[in-house]
Amino acid sequence: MVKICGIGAGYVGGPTMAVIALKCPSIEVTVVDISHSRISAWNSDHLPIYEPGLQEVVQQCRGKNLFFSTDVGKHVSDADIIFVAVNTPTKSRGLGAGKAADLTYWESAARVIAETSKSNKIIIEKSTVPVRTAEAIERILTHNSNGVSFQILSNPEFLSEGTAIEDLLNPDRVLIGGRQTPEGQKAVQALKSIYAQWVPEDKIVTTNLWSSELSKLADNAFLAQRISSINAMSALCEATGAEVSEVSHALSKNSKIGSRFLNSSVGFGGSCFQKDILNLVYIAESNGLTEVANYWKQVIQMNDYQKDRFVKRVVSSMFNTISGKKIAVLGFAFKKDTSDTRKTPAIDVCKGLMRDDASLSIYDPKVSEDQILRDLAMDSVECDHPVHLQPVISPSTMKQVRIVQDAYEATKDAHGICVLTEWDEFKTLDYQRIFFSMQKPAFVFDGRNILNAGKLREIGFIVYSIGKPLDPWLRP
Ligand SMILES: NC(=O)c1ccc[n+]([C@@H]2O[C@H](COP(=O)([O-])OP(=O)(O)OC[C@H]3O[C@@H](n4cnc5c(N)ncnc54)[C@H](O)[C@@H]3O)[C@@H](O)[C@H]2O)c1
Ligand SMILES: O=c1ccn([C@@H]2O[C@H](COP(=O)(O)OP(=O)(O)O[C@H]3O[C@H](CO)[C@@H](O)[C@H](O)[C@H]3O)[C@@H](O)[C@H]2O)c(=O)[nH]1
Repeated sequence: MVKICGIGAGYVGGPTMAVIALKCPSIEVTVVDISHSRISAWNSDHLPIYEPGLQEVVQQCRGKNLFFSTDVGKHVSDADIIFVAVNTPTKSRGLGAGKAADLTYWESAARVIAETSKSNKIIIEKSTVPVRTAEAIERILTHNSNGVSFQILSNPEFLSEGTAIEDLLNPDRVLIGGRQTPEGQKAVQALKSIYAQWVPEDKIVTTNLWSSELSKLADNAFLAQRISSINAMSALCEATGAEVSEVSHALSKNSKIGSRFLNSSVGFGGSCFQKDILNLVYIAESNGLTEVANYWKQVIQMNDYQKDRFVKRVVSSMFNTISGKKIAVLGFAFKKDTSDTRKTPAIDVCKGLMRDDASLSIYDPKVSEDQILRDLAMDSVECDHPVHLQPVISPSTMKQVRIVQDAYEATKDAHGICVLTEWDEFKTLDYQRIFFSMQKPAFVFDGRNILNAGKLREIGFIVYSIGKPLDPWLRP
């Protein structure tokens, strides 16, 4: 029986390995992690991440051909194929701090592989890594190999959170990069034959190692660039009376542009976009390509501008002071259908409101109180590291923040509402009831353009929707 070991039981490693186990019953898949709490959650009824459809897949395979363990060395040693899906956060210190990828976790995984391996193995980069990481990993492995041979492949992951299982079951494409040697190509074929169990062959794209590594960074940079482009338009819309959703719609009808990733928002979040663009910027700078680096930096600067603009709009609308005012924050996750809060725009918006001394009442249907408080207390780099290595935060340090259990409690007596995640349930709340329970004038700041602004205005709210014509009240 072929044995696969997945190192890293996170948002990528967990779902990816579970789907391989589901689709390849003759392969034994074990997912290992250094975090004991994560592994015990994977072995329980309360999985460590929320992802539609994941629970069902795990329940179907766990204990049959899918296992979760903290015994990294044993399962690495037993495996024929090893997927590495560990964190690759932005470096917080030293050379390249704030931009370059921190490969500490990758390197420690590589060292365990080198130390424990007694048979030849295929090592697969699932994490998103800088171009030519495979070369560095190869060096660590071959210098410590005890005669064992390793083939390194790049197989970046393109799933989106919230639709991870659907994306894994029906991917647009699977990308595999390998060495152009007979051994490299043999390894590419071995991995291809696993995906071919459920992915049509014409969707499996093979390239050289460096193209595959760079394509993943390019993919995220292009997607984020579309969001920053439409967000730039949203500011122009507010200034001119155009409507950003109408502009998006018009653009989407151009088949050369297409319809996806054109929703204007309070800003993009998630663990990947910012980190991967910074990584790209660093690689460009390291290669002396200043203009290329500056071009991609702009995508992040526009995203920061969008969040900042939103906070300024809230403060300026409410008579230039939100000091002591209760503001309801609806949604904290970086997008709907996930409990993930990494780099969520809600963190920057909430911190911005707190700097102006607002009192926040936050509700999110899937994010825990502990997570929100930690996010608001941590600096932005710490939250990209494994959970058990993050600082412990005492809830009492966050006097300005209350986490509540529903939207009605959050909005009671509030002066304003900020919608920061597009959860479906926010569309169908009883806004008449909410209006009655709020201070007047009652404001709504829709950072996701999900609410019917016309209906809210009829009720009596003063409404700001990103990229839409401004209420007379909000005009300078
Ligand atoms: N989250 C996404 O949607 C997504 C999508 C595509 C690619 N990626 C990339 O995949 C990688 C993993 O991302 P993630 O979101 O799954 O991160 P994550 O933090 O959810 O999971 C990573 C896991 O690796 C574990 N780990 C770290 N070092 C280890 C080691 N040496 N041995 C064993 N376990 C170790 C951590 O404890 C953690 O549980 C990153 O490079 C990311 O950029 C993420
Ligand atoms: O039109 C849009 C689309 C998305 N977003 C925001 O952009 C962020 C990222 O969304 P999305 O891309 O759907 O989620 P991720 O799970 O971060 O997925 C991205 O990052 C992954 C990690 O690398 C890649 O695998 C995926 O292909 C890539 O889409 C979220 O805050 C969204 O709210 C917008 O503001 N407007």
